[in-house]
Amino acid sequence: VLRDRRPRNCPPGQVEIPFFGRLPFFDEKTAERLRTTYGDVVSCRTGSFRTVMLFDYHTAKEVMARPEFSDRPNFFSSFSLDDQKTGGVFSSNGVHWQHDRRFVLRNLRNLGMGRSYLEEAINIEAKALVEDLKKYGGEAINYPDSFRTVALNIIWQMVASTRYDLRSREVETIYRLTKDFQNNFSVLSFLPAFIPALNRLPKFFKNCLFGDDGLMNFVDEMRKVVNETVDKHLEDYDPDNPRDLIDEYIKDMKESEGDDSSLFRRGALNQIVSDLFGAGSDTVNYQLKWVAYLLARYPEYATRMQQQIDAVVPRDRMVSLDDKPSLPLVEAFTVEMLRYSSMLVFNVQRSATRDANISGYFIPKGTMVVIANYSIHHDPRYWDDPHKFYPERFLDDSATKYTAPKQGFFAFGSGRRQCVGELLARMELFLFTAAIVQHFDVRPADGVDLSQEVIVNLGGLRAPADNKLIYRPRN
Ligand code: HEM
Repeated sequence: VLRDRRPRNCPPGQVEIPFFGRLPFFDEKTAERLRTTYGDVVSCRTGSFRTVMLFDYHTAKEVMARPEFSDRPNFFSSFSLDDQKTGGVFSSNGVHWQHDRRFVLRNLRNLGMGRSYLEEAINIEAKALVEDLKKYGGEAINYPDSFRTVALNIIWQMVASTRYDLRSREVETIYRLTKDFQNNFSVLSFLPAFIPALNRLPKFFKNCLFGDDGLMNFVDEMRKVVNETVDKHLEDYDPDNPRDLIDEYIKDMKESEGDDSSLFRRGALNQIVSDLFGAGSDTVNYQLKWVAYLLARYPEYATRMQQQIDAVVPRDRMVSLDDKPSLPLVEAFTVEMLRYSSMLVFNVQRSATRDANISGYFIPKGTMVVIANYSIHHDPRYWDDPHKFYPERFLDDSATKYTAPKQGFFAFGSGRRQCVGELLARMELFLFTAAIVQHFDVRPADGVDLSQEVIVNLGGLRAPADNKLIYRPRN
């Protein structure tokens, strides 16, 4: 019990039950309560993990930039598809992370991230999305799977040269398993990660208590998809014609054959592919649900965006990135959507690699560091009327120019582990939002009241609850 106590000069926090700590939480309300009671730096503990939560933007920026807070917690690698559990970008650490992150950034850039020629690929998906939504013929529908497939198609073409038809059966298994996992998800699902001893429970109990099977089935299916994709690339590999990120990796792997110190390994490649599949498609999918929800809830913004688009883009042409300066409200709408939705309630966890100090408090090695993104995005110190959806906050006084947020914005994290897909995600959100607005009036179905914002929280991922919306083609 003594060893388990909160160390001296640790940040303040709730009373902790010895050995167990407190149940993990993933919602913004609990975080806000902690901030109100204990201030901008709060500590809490679940099982063997102590967490420090930061609520102040400037402290968060400074801490995320420090090398001693660049690691992810070890439990992230539990589900790694790498047999050595060290490779990949999202969950890896140290030299393996540096190596794989550098590879991914270089290749995403070479494959068009942030460049206008990727726009063509995004607009092919945008057109496919428009056609898919038209097929519903004005029927009221939940958020369609095509939101996910268009996002998946962009990243999957860069990674594996593969594009799925928006109504293809091939992606259905993955989507079904994701939904099964999400339906069985509860706060308890994460307990074994925090209290490793629970992993020793018999499988039957683990499944009943933590819904283990759903997660494992999903991981197994991902492993199958990734293995098949990489195997096929190895079979067809032509060193003179690398087609995508997997081929580029195979090229480096072949060139370093015989070098035992090389970090180009099949296991690491598998994990990189899986990271990009998940981080590159689910994120944009959930943000597109928010776009649709907010368009239906605030049609006045949709109308104003339509006026801006109609003034510069003929209806038979898709909006392009060159149109951006003429469409400041579209950009302001997507950035306000990122802030307002705060899809990730907390930034992805980091871990202290050594004993450290934050704002004068002692932070023991191994402490998880979490940034309260939702709280920062709704903090009146940085935002006027923070709970109001107000895209104008990102327009200049004449409302003719987009102005980027200067502080208080954390949607893509910060520092050495900042999102590698930010440029890509911003391009996608701008072009997909513009495509939906240009072609549809999005409205709630009869009887659906969007003012009661009902949120589904999946382990810290906030999404609007399924709402029947109508995508009515514009004349
Ligand atoms: C709107 C969509 C997206 C949001 C809101 C988002 C947000 C984030 C956040 C908050 C982090 C953690 C950063 C940190 O620790 O400070 C992250 C990491 C990451 N994101 Fe994104 N992301 C999005 C889209 C994408 C896309 C399209 C890709 C695909 C290329 C991607 C790939 C990654 C990867 C690989 C990491 C891990 C980086 C590392 O640990 O070094 N993300 N993202």
